[in-house]
Amino acid sequence: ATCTRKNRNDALHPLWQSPLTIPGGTRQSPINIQWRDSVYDPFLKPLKISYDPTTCLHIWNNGYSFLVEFDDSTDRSTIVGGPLENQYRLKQFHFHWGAINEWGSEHTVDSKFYPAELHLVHWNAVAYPTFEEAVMEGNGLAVIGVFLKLGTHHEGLQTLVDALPAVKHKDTIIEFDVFDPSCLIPSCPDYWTYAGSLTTPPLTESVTWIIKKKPIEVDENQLEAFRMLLFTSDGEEEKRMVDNFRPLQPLMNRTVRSSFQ
Ligand SMILES: Cc1cc(C)[n+](CCc2c[nH]cn2)c(C)c1
Ligand SMILES: [Zn+2]
Repeated sequence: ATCTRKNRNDALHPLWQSPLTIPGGTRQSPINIQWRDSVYDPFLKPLKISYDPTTCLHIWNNGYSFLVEFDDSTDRSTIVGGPLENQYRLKQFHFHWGAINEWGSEHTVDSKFYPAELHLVHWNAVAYPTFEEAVMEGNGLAVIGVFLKLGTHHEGLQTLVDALPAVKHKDTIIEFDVFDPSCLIPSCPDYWTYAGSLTTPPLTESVTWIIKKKPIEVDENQLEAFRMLLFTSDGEEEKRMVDNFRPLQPLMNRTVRSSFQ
């Protein structure tokens, strides 16, 4: 039988020494998106994405993923519309992926895993003065999730992949000063949305999730490039950075809405 996530000791997974669900958590992430249970909401607006590629700052390996961080001191890179009441500022994006192509995404669709998932993290700079404060508020963050599937080479992703050897070890950082992450977002406007949480500590229930229905295609070499990163610092015993995703969490009293019929 194919090894699925639930057969692995997720609870013992090195990344998850912290509790897998927070006490009293009623809107934890990730979840399985059951397509037929999602509810079309005609009042959902199209998501408006306006990124300025010159707000890109650096790439760094923080020991659980590699993050591309942006200058969020002004409203130069923002999203608005969709399920959102306010405009949200882009702070960073990162990925989650598996050791093999059978799993790696955080969310699943009809219990299907993708080999990787992109998260573009935005914060509500209209309502809150800092990202750190927004992280603690129910409407503080908006994360766009994009599934990666194995297929053709992705030109836009390659510029990122080419930089990864320079951030192989935990706590390494390189300047990365022009990149437009909208090249990683499918042009199809369809998405699901639900109220959830961060999927790593502090696991705060502050995220409006916007999960794109269509995946982007990347090739095997590009996925392998993610897997050659390390959780460990230079000089430590090497641990490959793989399986950096959280196990699925209970849906509880939530409805997943779709922007499409
Ligand atoms: C303060 C803070 C800490 C962390 C690990 N994150 C990332 C958590 C995360 C990654 N993917 C989904 N949630 C955020 C967004 C904010
Ligand atoms: Zn993430």
